[in-house]
Amino acid sequence: MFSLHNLKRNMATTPKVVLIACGSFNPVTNMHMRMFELGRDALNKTGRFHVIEGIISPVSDHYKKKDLAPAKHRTHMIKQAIKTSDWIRLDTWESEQSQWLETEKVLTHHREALDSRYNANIHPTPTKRRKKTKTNEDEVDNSAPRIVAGSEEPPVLKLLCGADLLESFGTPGLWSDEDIETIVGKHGLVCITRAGTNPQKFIYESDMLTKFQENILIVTEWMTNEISATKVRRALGRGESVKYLLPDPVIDYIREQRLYGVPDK
Ligand SMILES: Nc1ncnc2c1ncn2[C@@H]1O[C@H](COP(=O)(O)OP(=O)(O)OP(=O)(O)O)[C@@H](O)[C@H]1O
Ligand SMILES: NC(=O)c1ccc[n+]([C@@H]2O[C@H](COP(=O)(O)O)[C@@H](O)[C@H]2O)c1
Ligand SMILES: [Zn+2]
Repeated sequence: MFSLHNLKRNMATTPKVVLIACGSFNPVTNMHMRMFELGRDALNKTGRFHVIEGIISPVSDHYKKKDLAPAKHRTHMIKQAIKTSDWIRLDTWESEQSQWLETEKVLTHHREALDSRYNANIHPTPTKRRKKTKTNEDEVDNSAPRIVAGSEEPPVLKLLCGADLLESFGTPGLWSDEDIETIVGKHGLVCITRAGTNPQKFIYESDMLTKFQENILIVTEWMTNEISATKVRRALGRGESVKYLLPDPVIDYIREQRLYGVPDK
């Protein structure tokens, strides 16, 4: 029977999940934001997970993709887009790196960041020594950090992506097998269907993905729309309206900064 008590107890024991989406976000679209809502609903509905946070991690300028706007603009637009969300945040670590990083490395960084945030890292490094007392500021405590009684397990980190990104695992030379194994085997994947893709078939045809199938959640977007950043850029360059495809403040910023070849009025 439903009770608030049981609900609270279940939420306390159900593994928590942080969803991270890596991509160009050039620019961020409503569909990028919607992907998070779809992923969270689907995971929560399994009853096996409880999503607590979403992270948008834009790729750095070193990705060198055609027409990639500078990271400072892409991150600014993401900040505008997440203003109306109370659970998705921008993380600029990836975009600030001095070289392009494989997605596996980005996930590993965030895995470690989560572990230390949740106090699971019990070996303090000498450079991060903690103050022992408030009165003696210079005295440090090198013992293992205090584990709060009843402290929780760190959340699981899962890569959130569209099915085109999953299918790009099959592009020769683009992803290493080791990275795919770590992403899917160690972390996990939440994949949103996209027009022209067939993620179930793609998984079926891959021995590796089939082996880790339990770690992959395919989420069907029934209200299909094919918002694509490439098509948005094209429309902008042609002076066409992109209203209702991107958040209004993102459109304002694009026009202000004359990004993506927006013609003068
Ligand atoms: N319409 C969509 N449906 C499902 N997933 C999407 C959609 N648009 C983007 N995504 C997903 O969002 C993530 C980031 O995508 P990305 O920044 O490449 O957007 P994009 O619209 O595909 O842009 P581009 O056309 O520049 O490649 C990827 O995992 C991608 O699959
Ligand atoms: N080997 C890899 O880790 C690998 C290869 C290709 C793309 N990616 C990532 O996938 C995302 C793809 O974005 P785009 O669809 O905009 O190219 C980016 O975040 C990019 O860094 C990772
Ligand atoms: Zn893309």
